[in-house]
Amino acid sequence: MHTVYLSDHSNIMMNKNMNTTNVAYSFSSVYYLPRNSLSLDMLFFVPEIQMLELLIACLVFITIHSIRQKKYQGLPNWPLVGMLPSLIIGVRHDLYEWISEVICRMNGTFLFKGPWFTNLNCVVTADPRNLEYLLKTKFSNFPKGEYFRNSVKDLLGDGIFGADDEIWQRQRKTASLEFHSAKFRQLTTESLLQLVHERLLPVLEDSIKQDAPVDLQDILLRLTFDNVCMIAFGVDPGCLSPGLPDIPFAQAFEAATETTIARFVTPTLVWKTMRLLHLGTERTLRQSIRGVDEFAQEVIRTRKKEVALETEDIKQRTDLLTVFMRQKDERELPLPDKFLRDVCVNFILAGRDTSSVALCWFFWLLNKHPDVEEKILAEICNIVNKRQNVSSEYNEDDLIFKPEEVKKMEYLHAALSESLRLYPSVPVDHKEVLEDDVFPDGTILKKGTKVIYAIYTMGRMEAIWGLDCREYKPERWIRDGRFMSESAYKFTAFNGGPRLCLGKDFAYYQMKFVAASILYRYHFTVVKDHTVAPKMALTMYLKHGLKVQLSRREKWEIQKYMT
Ligand code: HEM
Repeated sequence: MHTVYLSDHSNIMMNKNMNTTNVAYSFSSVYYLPRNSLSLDMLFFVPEIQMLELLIACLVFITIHSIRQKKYQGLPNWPLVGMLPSLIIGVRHDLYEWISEVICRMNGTFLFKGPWFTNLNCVVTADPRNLEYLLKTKFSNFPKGEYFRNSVKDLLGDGIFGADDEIWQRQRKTASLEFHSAKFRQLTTESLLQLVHERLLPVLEDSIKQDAPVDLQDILLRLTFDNVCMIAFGVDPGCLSPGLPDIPFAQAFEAATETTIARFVTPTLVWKTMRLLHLGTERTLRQSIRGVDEFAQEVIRTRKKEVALETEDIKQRTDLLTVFMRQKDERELPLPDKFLRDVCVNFILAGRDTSSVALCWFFWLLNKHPDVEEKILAEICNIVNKRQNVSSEYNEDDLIFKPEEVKKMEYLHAALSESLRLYPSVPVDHKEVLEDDVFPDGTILKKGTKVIYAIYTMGRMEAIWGLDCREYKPERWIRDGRFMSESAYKFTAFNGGPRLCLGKDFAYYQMKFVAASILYRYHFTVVKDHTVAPKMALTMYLKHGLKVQLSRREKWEIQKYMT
C-alpha cells in the first residue's frame, strides 16, 4: 500500500475519492498526528476532520484571546460562559482571597463577565475613591436596586435593608432618632448586661466544670440573636440558655436567610419557577418564612393589646416594635402589622450575626497574638483599678463593667477595629447603577450594572494600608495613646455615607463588653488542629465554628496589673 502525504486542504478534497492509498497529513494544524496514522478509511470522514481542524483553530484562538483578556480584564473571558470557570476555581479555593488577588492585580477595579444566560455581570471594586463616590457623593445614583429587592422581598418585605428612596428614608429617620436616644441606650446596655452575666458567663463556666471545649461561634451567635430580638421585638427568645436549646423562631430565621441568599446564585427565572412550583430551596424558604411570621404575628398581637391598655410597663418600653407602633402613616393611621413585622425582621437580620462573627475572628487573632491579649488585659485592669472600691471588687467573679469604663477601653477598640479590617463581618456588598455614570478611576458604568464593593479586599491592599497590610497590628489605630478612626471609604466594615450602619456604636459597645467580660475571667485556647476558614455567605462566619478550651484566669494575673 502506498502512502501519500498531503499538504493542504485542496489535496484532501482532491483525494477524497481515492480508495487504494493511505493518506497522511503534513499541514500545520494537524502536525501532531503521527504520520501514517490516518488510513484511507478516514477520508470518508474528511468533513469531520475539517471540523476538527476548525475546532482546534477556534480553541487556539479563544485561548490566546482569553489570555490577552486576562491581561487587560483581570480574568480570561470565555465565549458563552464568560469568566465563570475562574469564579468556580476561586469558590473552590477561597473566594475572598481570589477576588483580592484579581483586584490587586487590576489596581482596584475589574469587570466580571458572567455566562450569557445569567445576571452575574458586575463591576467589582475596592478603590476608596470609587467607594466614596458610590456611598456618598452620588449616593442617589447607586440604590440597592430592583434585583436585590426582588430577591429579598419575601423575607424582608419593605424593611430598611432592601428599601430605597422614601421607604428607606422614613425608616432610617425613625430608627436613627431611636438609636441615639438615651432610653434606647439604656435598653441596649441593660439587655446586654443581663445576657452576659446571667447566661453567657454561666454557660462558659459550665464548660470549664465539664472540662469540655465549646464552639465559641455558636455561643456568641446565640447571644447576639437574643440581644437583637430584645432590641427589635422587646422579647428574649432564649437561644443562649443552659443546654443550648433549639429555638424554632431562630431556626426558621436561619433557614429563611440561607435560602434567600441561595437566590443570588440562582438565575432569576429558575428560582421564580421553583417558587411557583413550590420546589427545593423555595419550598424551604416558604416554610421558614411561615415560622418567622408566626412568631412575629404573635408578638405584634400581644404588644398591641398592651399598648391599648396603656400599662406602666408599655410606657417604659423602647424596643423598635413599640416605637414604630406609636408612629402613624401619612393618613394618620397606625402602621400596618405587615410593615411592623418587616421593620423588626430587618433589624434582626442587620444586628443578628455581625458582632458575634466579628468577635470570633477577634478571639482567633488574639490566640495567635498573645502580646495583644496582654495589652488588652492591662488596659482593662488599669480601668478597673481606678474604681474607688477596687480592692474588694476585683476579686469578685461578678465584676460588671460600667458603660463609661467600656468607653475608655481604647486599645480594645483598636484591636477590634483591626480585626474587622482583616475580617469584616460583611465581606462584600452590592449596589446597582440607576443612570449611566463614570467612577473616579475611569470605569464606565452603564445603567443597570451591578457594583460589588469588596470590603475584605480593601483590608488587604498595600495601596491603602501599606506593606504590612496583612499583619494584625492594633497599634495602626492608635495615635498618642488614643484610638483614631479611619475614613469610612478606607475602612468600610460598617458601610459609609447615608447608609452607614445604624448599629455601629452599639456593636462596638456590645463587642467590647463581651470581650472584656470574657478576657478578664478566662484564658482561652483554640483547640489544636481546629481548622479555621471563612464560610462563603453574606456574613463571614467561620466555616467550622471556633472550638476553644477555656480555663480560669489566675488571680495573680489580674493582680499584677492592679498595682
Ligand atoms: C460588628 C458589627 C456590625 C457590622 C460589621 C455591621 C456592618 C453593617 C454594614 C456593612 C451595613 C450595610 C449593609 C448594606 O446596606 O448592605 C450595615 C447596615 C445596617 N446595620 Fe450594621 N453592622 C454591625 C452591627 C449592627 C448591629 C448590632 C445593628 C443593630 C442592632 C446593626 C444595624 C444595621 C442597620 C439597621 C443597617 C441598615 C442601615 C441602612 O440601610 O440605612 N448593625 N451594617
